[in-house]
Amino acid sequence: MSPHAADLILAANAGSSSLKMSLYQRNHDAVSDTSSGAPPGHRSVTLLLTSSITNLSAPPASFSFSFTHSAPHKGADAKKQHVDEVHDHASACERFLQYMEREAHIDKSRVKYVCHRVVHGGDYFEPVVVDQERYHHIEKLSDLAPLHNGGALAVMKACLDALPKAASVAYFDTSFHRTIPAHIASYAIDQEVAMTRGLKKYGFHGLSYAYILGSVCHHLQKDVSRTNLIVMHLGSGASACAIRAGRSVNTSMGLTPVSGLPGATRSGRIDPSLVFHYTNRAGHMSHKREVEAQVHVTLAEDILNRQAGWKALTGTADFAEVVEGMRKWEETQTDTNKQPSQEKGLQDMSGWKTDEKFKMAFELFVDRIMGEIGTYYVLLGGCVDALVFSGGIGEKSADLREAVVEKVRCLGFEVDQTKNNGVDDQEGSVVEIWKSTEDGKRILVCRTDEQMEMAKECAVVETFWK
Ligand SMILES: Nc1ncnc2c1ncn2[C@@H]1O[C@H](COP(=O)(O)OP(=O)(O)O)[C@@H](O)[C@H]1O
Ligand SMILES: CC(=O)OP(=O)(O)O
Ligand SMILES: [Mg+2]
Repeated sequence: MSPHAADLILAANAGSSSLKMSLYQRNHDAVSDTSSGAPPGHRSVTLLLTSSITNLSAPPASFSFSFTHSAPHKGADAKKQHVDEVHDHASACERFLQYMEREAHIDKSRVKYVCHRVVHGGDYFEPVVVDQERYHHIEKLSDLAPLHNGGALAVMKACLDALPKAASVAYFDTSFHRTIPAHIASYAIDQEVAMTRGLKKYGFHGLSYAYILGSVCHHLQKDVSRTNLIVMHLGSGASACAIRAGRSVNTSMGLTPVSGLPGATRSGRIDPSLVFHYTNRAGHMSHKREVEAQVHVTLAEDILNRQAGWKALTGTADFAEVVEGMRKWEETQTDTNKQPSQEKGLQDMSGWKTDEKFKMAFELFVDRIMGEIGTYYVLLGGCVDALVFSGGIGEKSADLREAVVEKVRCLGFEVDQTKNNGVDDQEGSVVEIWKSTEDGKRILVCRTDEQMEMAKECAVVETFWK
């Protein structure tokens, strides 16, 4: 018998290219942060361990773990190591649990709840304790999130095996977007078919947007219900979201996470006819990877989810390498504002210097992000408290942020190069990189934390802890 009560919450975030896991202790006096004046989560849980296993989408991958006993944003005491035995979400989860017991000496029987980020929840809006029926509901939705739900289910299984006494709770990315008005969430198709088959815009990255909203409101010292934001979550999967009065009113992903902005291996929004011209086998089932054993996708979906994005444009799924290649290309140019020309591209892409492809991929991403910001700025009637950058790329790439802000200067935003380049030196979940002297609107970087978003919610459900 453990000397401690079961007081720990493990939170698992199965992204398309990563598995992030964090372990928290529930605070005895856990309270919701809504009116506490503290940053999100700080009143309800204390972080014990965190890990990030990256590059899962780019095999052969080099996996790295970082464990920290303090805030996840400070790399100082993070241990990085390459682990060959990790090859998918399930083995990444097993490695974390091994670390927790053998190296961090934390008794696994102390884990009472495992919170799982589930990207597609369909018509489930509230978090659910996973039983067989709910497990199958999530499984059925896997075809609508082919890079995600399967990974989350694999992690759920691994946790059920290793921690049989802990209950699994599913938190859905789609929940945050339930407030999107019908005329925005609907596609212009037969509505009977749409209703029967659930064909509408669901939107994703909702746990991240919920965390960002809480953090930014705390930073601005402004009530959620009076806050309007344009948020970009730019990672292996990238999306943008318009938030009016604390509620999602539009987002760029759709029925599945393939729509909207392009990503590491995803096409983003395309002309829906394109894929039938790309291959005449578009409707055939894809039987490519083992992970798809329970995920049934067509070749078309496989092409648009796995064979597109930066990976297809440049050969790497790592946006840091895209930025590096783009910089090298710029160094060889006398006019740095020069864009790779379409004429040249249409003539012969294979003749392009490699670095020119990186520049094109970078500019393509910036162009699509600019489109979302423009749309949302108008949707919000120009009443925007802040433009927020987040996700692996949004948090780490000063070049990307600068390029995007330059494109939306006409909306009154500006780049402060010193602040933009100094983000990594600043602590905290929100870093301000510009503030308008005219109307006070800001540009912020928010280090999102989907695990914290789930754990803090879990900690304050009274019935869970009786
Ligand atoms: N310094 C950097 N500059 C640009 N992109 C970066 C940098 N560091 C990480 N990234 C990119 O962030 C992405 C991962 O984002 P993240 O949000 O952590 O992943 P996921 O989408 O799997 O949750 C990867 O494409 C990675 O290349
Ligand atoms: C929804 C989505 O694309 O998530 P991620 O960026 O974590 O892959
Ligand atoms: Mg993610």
